[in-house]
Amino acid sequence: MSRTIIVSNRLPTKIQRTEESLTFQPSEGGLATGLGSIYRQDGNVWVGWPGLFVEDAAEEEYVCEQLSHDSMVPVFLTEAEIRDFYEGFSNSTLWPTFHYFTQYATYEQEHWDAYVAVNEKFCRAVLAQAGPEDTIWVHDYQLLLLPEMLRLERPEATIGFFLHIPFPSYELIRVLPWRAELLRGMLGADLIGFHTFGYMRHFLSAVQQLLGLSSQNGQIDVPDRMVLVDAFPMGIDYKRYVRAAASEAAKMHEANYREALREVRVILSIDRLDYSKGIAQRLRAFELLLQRYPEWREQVSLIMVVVPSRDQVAQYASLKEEIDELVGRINAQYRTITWNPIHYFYRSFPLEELASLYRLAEVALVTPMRDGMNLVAKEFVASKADKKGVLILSERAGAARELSDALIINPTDMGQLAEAMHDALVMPEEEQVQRMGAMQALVRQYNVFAWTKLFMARLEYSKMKQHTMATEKLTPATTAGLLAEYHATDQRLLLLDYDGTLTGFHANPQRAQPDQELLLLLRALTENPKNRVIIISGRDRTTLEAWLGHLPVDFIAEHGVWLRPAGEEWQLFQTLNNEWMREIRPVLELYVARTAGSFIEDKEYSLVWHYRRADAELGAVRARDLLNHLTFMTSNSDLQVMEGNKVIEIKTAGINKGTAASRWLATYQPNFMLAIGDDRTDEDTFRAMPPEAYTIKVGTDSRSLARFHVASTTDVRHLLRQLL
Ligand SMILES: O=P(O)(O)OC[C@H]1O[C@H](O[C@H]2O[C@H](CO)[C@@H](O)[C@H](O)[C@H]2O)[C@H](O)[C@@H](O)[C@@H]1O
Ligand SMILES: O=c1ccn([C@@H]2O[C@H](COP(=O)(O)OP(=O)(O)O)[C@@H](O)[C@H]2O)c(=O)[nH]1
Ligand SMILES: [Mg+2]
Repeated sequence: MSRTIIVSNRLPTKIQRTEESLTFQPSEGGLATGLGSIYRQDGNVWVGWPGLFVEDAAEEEYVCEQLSHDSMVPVFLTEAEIRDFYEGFSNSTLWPTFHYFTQYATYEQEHWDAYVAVNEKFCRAVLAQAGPEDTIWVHDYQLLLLPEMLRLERPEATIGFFLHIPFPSYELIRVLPWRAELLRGMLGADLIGFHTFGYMRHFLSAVQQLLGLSSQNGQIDVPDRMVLVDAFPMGIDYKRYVRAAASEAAKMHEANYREALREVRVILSIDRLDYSKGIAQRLRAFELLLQRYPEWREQVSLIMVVVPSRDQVAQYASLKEEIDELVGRINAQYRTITWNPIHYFYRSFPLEELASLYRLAEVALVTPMRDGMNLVAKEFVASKADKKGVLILSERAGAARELSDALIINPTDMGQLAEAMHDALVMPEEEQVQRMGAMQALVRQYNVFAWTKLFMARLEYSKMKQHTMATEKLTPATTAGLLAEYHATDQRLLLLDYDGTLTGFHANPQRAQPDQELLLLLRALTENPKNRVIIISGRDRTTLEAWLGHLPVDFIAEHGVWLRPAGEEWQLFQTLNNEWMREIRPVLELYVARTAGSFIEDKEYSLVWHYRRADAELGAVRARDLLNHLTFMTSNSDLQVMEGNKVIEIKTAGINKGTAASRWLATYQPNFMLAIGDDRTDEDTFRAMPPEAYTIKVGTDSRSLARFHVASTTDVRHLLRQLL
């Protein structure tokens, strides 16, 4: 049976050493709490670090044994690895960069080396667990290199990757010294998931700009595979939080706290101690609330749970001091004998106590500067059985994309935050219920089980898609079958692309005229009255006509814009305009000026920027820039921007080789169909063909919607000669 191997830096269980024994406790942090509910199903296992430095082989064995009862496999890390890989590269380079705190980021070669080595260690641990049928699901920024490492060992494996933190703008990624390696590492997966569409968009843009790989519908073609990229907002185990909040234990704790707090109203905040969480700013905003609205003094308290985290990293240690000081100062300034403005806890709480705090609080303050998702926000929503309570949520938490009924704030705007707290405290119950109800419906439906199911379904789809893109080599046996059908039929349609299919490429496209051999071949094919030969090309009609117009072939020119059945006049596929060229042409001219050797090809209804003759590297860089530029310019228009072989083409959307080919299929109703082509635009033709058609992709990259592939134009000509 196939299982899922979950891999993350931290296991959902954290082992701690006390004087006499080892204690096993649940880990904090969204990844562990979120996935903790699902991994035990179906013989799955979770591979990760147990948070403990083992002392000897006997202890190691004991830990393995204990964890195995709960389907976990530990990866033991040394103190040096934790320093350089975990506190170093993961949490002093990647974490600050991905959370837009580049000023905190360090770039140390030793940290990078450790990061590579630990990813390799994880790779070995996973390979020891995973059978060929198993699905491997890698999690988070500590393991960005792992998908590619696994892919090299197991080219056929099913590998998913999910990033739990934000993926920042290209402008931040480009600052990282090892950026290309990191992106390539991720691209080893078959599916790459993010919490939000925004993160996904940033990733696609970084891959485009740093690796030169473009995407279509979230699909990236890497040299031997297709990788799917998508957004999957993570959910929580909804029922678990409903149950915890309804438990007797939670009610009892709540009653105790309430007694101690008397009538005071409660605002709650819960996070790991992290500069990305905006904890200091939140304290200052609470202070501002007390200044602006003195009537809340002695009426409202902030209960603030801060869970110790990564305290060996300098920035975390200094933040701890800042928070201690701020709390001390605000409490000293405002407290009375009977009232404490801030109840500050620096430790973690078990689930039932968290649940009682969620019950107790009227307002939850979730105000990170940046947060991949933030599950605390969702847990608060799930815990409010009576739907009373208000969530204040930062616009920069992934959760804000979904929880739009929260009071959404900008966490750096202290005034807005103080006002939001005030608004929350005076919000009519009816409005609270209405907002909370809407959010609950969403959190209930898109829970962590739905999230896993969706991710797995997309991963399966990605694999399926890769298989449909796998073509068979055209062997002598299949050729024999093709020839037999050819001879048995009398209404044959041969759709032949020109460049890259019938003729090779030239630095100057006007030099790719047909040679004598090709002209004779096409002539011979058209002499058979059972054949209809269509040249289906992206070229302009004038060139095609000049080169091949004397033959009785049909033409589809400019990727379907112009059509000419043999012996007839040219006709437009549909009425078109080319007004848009006035705006787009200057953009192309700018790129010609900046890229020596590139030039513009003018067609009647499309414009093409060619860079085959430019310096290869410069050409690739400019092409990426131009593509971005044009994509931006053509949004909200009916233009499409297409990438071909060293060309970028702009034309009206909805017309392509496929729509034109369909017209021929409908008109001639052939009983034998052959379509041959070499680039992306020919995929439209292949897609339009019925399954029985012979579709052949030309070139070294064999991935295509076509059924078969051949290596070169020589093979194409050889095949066509066999038809004679
Ligand atoms: O393992 P630690 O270094 O102790 O850190 C705890 C975890 O923090 C991060 O959690 C993230 O995942 C959540 C769920 O997807 C998301 O809601 C939150 O916004 C993220 O910050 C981190 O990504 C994990 O790898 C850590 O284990
Ligand atoms: O004392 C605590 C405080 C928090 N949490 C959990 O830690 C997770 C924090 O996840 P979140 O996504 O909010 O942020 P992260 O820490 O992952 O960045 C939530 O599930 C909390 O319930 C916990 O187990 N014990
Ligand atoms: Mg071609």
